[in-house]
Amino acid sequence: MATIHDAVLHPDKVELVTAWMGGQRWYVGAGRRPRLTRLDSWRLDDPAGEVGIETIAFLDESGTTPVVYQVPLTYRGAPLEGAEVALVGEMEHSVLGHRWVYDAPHDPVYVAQLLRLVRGQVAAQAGSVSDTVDPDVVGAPHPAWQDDPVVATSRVLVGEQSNTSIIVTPEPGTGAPVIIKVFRTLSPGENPDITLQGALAASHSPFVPASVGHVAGAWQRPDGSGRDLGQVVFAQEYLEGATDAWRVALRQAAEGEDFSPRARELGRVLARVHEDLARALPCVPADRDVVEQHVGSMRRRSARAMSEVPALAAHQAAVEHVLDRALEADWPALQRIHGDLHLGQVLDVPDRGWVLIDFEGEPLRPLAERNDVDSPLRDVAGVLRSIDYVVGTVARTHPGVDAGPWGRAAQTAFLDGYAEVGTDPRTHGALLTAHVLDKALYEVVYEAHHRPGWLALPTAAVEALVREVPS
Ligand SMILES: Nc1ncnc2c1ncn2[C@@H]1O[C@H](COP(=O)(O)OP(=O)(O)O)[C@@H](O)[C@H]1O
Ligand SMILES: O=P(O)(O)O[C@H]1O[C@H](CO)[C@@H](O[C@H]2O[C@H](CO)[C@@H](O)[C@H](O)[C@H]2O)[C@H](O)[C@H]1O
Repeated sequence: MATIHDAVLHPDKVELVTAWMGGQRWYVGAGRRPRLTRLDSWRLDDPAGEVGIETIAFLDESGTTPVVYQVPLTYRGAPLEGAEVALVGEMEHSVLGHRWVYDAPHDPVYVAQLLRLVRGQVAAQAGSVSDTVDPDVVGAPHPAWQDDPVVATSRVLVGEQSNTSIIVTPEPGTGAPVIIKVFRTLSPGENPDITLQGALAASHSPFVPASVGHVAGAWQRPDGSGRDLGQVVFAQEYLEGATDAWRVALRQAAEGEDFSPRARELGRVLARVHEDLARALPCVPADRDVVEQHVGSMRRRSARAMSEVPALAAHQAAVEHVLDRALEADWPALQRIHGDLHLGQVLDVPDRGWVLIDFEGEPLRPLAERNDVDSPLRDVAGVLRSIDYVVGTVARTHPGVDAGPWGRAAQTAFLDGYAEVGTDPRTHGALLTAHVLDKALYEVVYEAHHRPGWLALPTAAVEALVREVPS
């Protein structure tokens, strides 16, 4: 049972986390000093009674939009060997003495208890009251996952991640490896990654990792009007030995190896995933109101791209023309989709083929939009754009290699594969073009914010697309 001491801490937790958080990969305001308020917290018990485990929700008001972060910490009475990189800081606790505070995903005691929480084997405790269950923080095991893994070893995934993922190797006989994603920024409501992958896993789709379970969490609203409810942790099957399609395609493009068979296979996989999602989750017929709403949102995105990258304004009329054509086109029914599909979200798994991950939707879109139905052509456009990114990247890394023909063959094969299973996206030509353009405009904004060095790539695509559109 979690015993909470009435203690004085020096430095306190806000001071400690403020000094550390700005340097984390997942911190949205890179380069800024966070301005934090503690909103809420919950705890897990260490069965050995030695390590304090607390997950704190902090509000950061240092930027124009306030952001809520999830920060799981462990408190220890001695340093954790080998976890030096994960040390958040040290503090004096007026009752317990000197404490070493760690970024909890690196602490095996947190990982073991978190996985038990996901599987519904332990309860979460209130953050500020001793021996009291927090009724709003609940583990939700996925019904299709049979095992209760016991952690043998765990490690934190390193890389360009917006969340923190922990890879768990279970004790022999307790199931397959698992990857636990701890969401770093919290939003109230459903997380599309959990809903969509969970729905596909429930129908035993081989094209997504199986779901192990998730944690539903809660945190006080900044205005004090009660708690927001959301999903804070997602655990799924870890696919060992996987590489991603982006790396596969880059290598093949640079070496002039034909990617068409793999692109065709990806087209088939995407069409199957769309079919399964349409069966499992709601669909909406694309009537006039729905179409106007979607084209309206494309217009807003294009206005944003033009205001952020003024050089694009020269193409405003041509972009408008593409969107006008989309308004008059015949739209397929809307349904749940991946939402941010690119080759980096496609894993190449030994003996299994392509598997899609990260159904969270585009990070720049509000959660409500990402939880809504959309056109399956958005995912098709995502892959077409990603193949174009491969071509553009090879042009930079391998001067003299023209991967253009490689890219066009891969795009055609991908569409052919999709058409083998679903409706040929080319029968919705004007609409497909509008979605490809919409994606390229999104990329312009994304790159301007995150990777200015890549900006020329989607900008050139916007220019090429509007040039090709019939008047
Ligand atoms: N189920 C999985 N099996 C194997 N590797 C995975 C799995 N899920 C994610 N990964 C790896 O973790 C990386 C980040 O995952 P992702 O879901 O995109 O996280 P984020 O939302 O933080 O960007 C992926 O690019 C992939 O390399
Ligand atoms: O993977 P995320 O969900 O964080 O997606 C964001 O970042 C992607 C870059 O990592 C970005 O994708 C863009 O770059 C890719 C190459 O790195 C390329 O394959 C994609 O086609 C291109 O859109 C994605 O748009 C963004 O949401």
